[in-house]
Amino acid sequence: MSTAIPSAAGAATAPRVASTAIPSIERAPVETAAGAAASALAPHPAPLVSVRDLRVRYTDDGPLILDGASLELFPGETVALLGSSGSGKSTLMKSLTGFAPISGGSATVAGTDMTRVRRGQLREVRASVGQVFQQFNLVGRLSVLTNVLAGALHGAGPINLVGGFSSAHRRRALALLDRVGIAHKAGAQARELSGGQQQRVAIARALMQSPQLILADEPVASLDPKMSHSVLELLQQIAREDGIPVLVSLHVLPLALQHSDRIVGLRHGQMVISDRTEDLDADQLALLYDAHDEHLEGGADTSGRAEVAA
Ligand SMILES: Nc1ncnc2c1ncn2[C@@H]1O[C@H](COP(=O)(O)OP(=O)(O)OP(=O)(O)O)[C@@H](O)[C@H]1O
Repeated sequence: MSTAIPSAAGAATAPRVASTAIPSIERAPVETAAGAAASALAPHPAPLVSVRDLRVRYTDDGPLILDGASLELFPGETVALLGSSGSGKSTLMKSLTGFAPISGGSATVAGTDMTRVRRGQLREVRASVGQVFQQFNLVGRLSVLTNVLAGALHGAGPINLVGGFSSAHRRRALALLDRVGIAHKAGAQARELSGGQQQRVAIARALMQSPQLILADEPVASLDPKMSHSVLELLQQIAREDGIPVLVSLHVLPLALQHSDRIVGLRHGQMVISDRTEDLDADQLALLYDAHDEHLEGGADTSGRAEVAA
């Protein structure tokens, strides 16, 4: 079993560039002498999210929940966030939207410095981040279409609310439902849908915000394996087609290996893995988990993890 940790904190690897990525004039890394001239001139995407040596504690005298995490998210890539329960995955995501207090280091999201963000800026950041959760967070008694339309309320002022949703909003919401494959359910109550369908509604709602970034916190933890694959495939497709980063926390290693371009791994609040998915092997990923961790055990829920960790 390999004991090498492929890439230490702060050494985030630049991903392959999506065709829709917004180029900047930053200098590309030079990999070979022969390619130096071409690389130096090639456009290189700027990270949408840049986190350096991030430290988070929820209370002044409480423990450090994140202790030196570093991460970059580039346009068009899907990054799987792995780590045991309590390693700080949700906290990292919350720190990107101002829901977890940053006590040290730096975090920039879409150009906003999250360590000194003002209230108005925070609203803008939250409006630009589409969020997807394990429990879908839909309003069950409302129609699927209305749930998607609710995405347009992010960042909307009172004037938008008074007038209700415009026909343009409705057309867009329907187009998004079509994109995620459930336009035929637009009029149904959200609670009538299966888990996989509800998660697609939640993704359409996130897209309604025209997000610059999608954070998906365990989006498939309540879904069966088939639905899990299909939802993660959809998220990866959105990242590529729309040229936005998707950060998705997962507990099942095979899903992460199959549906991400890059994997970052947290262990006890520290970023111990950050590398391209194709460069990682199961032994390296198993280092994220303690020997007694459920990820290394068999059983119905963990068989996939055991398969990878074996
Ligand atoms: N609001 C909070 N106040 C105090 N401690 C918190 C708060 N939220 C999370 N924590 C603590 O921070 C640690 C990391 O929690 P977090 O939810 O980020 O982990 P996680 O890796 O997402 O876990 P899981 O996989 O179980 O969702 C845990 O010890 C948790 O108890």
